[in-house]
Amino acid sequence: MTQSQPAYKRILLKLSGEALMGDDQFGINRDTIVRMVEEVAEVTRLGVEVAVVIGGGNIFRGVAGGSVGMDRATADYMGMLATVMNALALADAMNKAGLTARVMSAIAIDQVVEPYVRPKALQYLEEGKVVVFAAGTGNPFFTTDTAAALRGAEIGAQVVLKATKVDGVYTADPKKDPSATRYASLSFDEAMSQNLGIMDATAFALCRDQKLPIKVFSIFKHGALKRVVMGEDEGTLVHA
Ligand SMILES: Nc1ncnc2c1ncn2[C@@H]1O[C@H](COP(=O)(O)OP(=O)(O)OP(=O)(O)O)[C@@H](O)[C@H]1O
Ligand SMILES: O=c1ccn([C@@H]2O[C@H](COP(=O)(O)O)[C@@H](O)[C@H]2O)c(=O)[nH]1
Repeated sequence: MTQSQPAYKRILLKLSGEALMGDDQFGINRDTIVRMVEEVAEVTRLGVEVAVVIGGGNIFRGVAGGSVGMDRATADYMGMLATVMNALALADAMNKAGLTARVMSAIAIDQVVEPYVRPKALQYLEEGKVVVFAAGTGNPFFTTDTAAALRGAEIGAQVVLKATKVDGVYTADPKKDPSATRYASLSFDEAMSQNLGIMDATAFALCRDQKLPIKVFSIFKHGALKRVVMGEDEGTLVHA
C-alpha cells in the first residue's frame, strides 16, 4: 500500500560520483547532474530534509590506476579534493534549479567552501536548505560511503540512501556476475560476512553500530529516490 506521507523526515543521500559521468568516460555530464538534481528537488518538495555526500570516482580514486606509485595518503587527499569539485557542481545545479544548497567541506579550503561545522549544518537543514558534504571524512584511507555513514549519524538522519549505478545489493557484483540475484533486504552482519562489495566494511560497521539503516537503489531509475522516501518497494534495505 502506498502511504501519503514520506517515511523519513531527514535523509542522508550518498550520490555516486561515478554516476555523474553519465555515458561519458570521466568528469561531470551536465544532463545527468540536472536529472539527479530534479530527483532531489522532488523529495525536498515533500518537506524532507536532505543532506548529500557526493563521491569522487568520476574524477579520481586514491586506489586507482592514476595513483600507481603515489603515496596512498596523498592520492586519497586528491580523491577528497575531487569530491569538492563534484560538490560545487552539484550545489550550483541545485541553486539553478531553485533549491538552496550549501557546501560544507571536511578539509579547510575557506576561500572556496565553508568548513563543516555540525551545528551550522543542522541549522541549514532545519531551514530547508540542502547541505552538500564535501571532502568525505577529511581523512585518508576512508571512502565517501563511510563519510555518508558518519555524517548521517552526526545529523540524526533516519536513513542513509545510497544512490548508485545498480538497483540494489546483489549476491555478487551484478556487473561481473550475471547470475547474481538481488536482495530485497539483508542484515549488516550478512552484508559484512559475505564481503558484499557494494559498500566498504567501515561504512557498514558504523551504520550497524548506530542502528542507521541503509537503502541502496539506482540513481538512473526515474522516480526511484521519491519511491524510496515514500517507503515504497524500491532497492535493497540493509538493516541491524
Ligand atoms: N554485491 C554487490 N551488489 C551490488 N553491487 C555491487 C556488489 N558488489 C560490488 N558491486 C558494485 O559496487 C558498485 C557501487 O559501489 P561504488 O562504491 O563503486 O560506487 P559508487 O559509490 O556508486 O561511486 P563513487 O565511489 O564514485 O561514489 C556497483 O556499481 C556494483 O558494480
Ligand atoms: O573520507 C574519505 C573519502 C574519500 N577519500 C578518497 O577520495 C576518493 C573518492 O571517494 P569515493 O568514495 O571512492 O568516491 C577515494 O577513493 C579516496 O581516495 C578519502 O581518502 N577519504
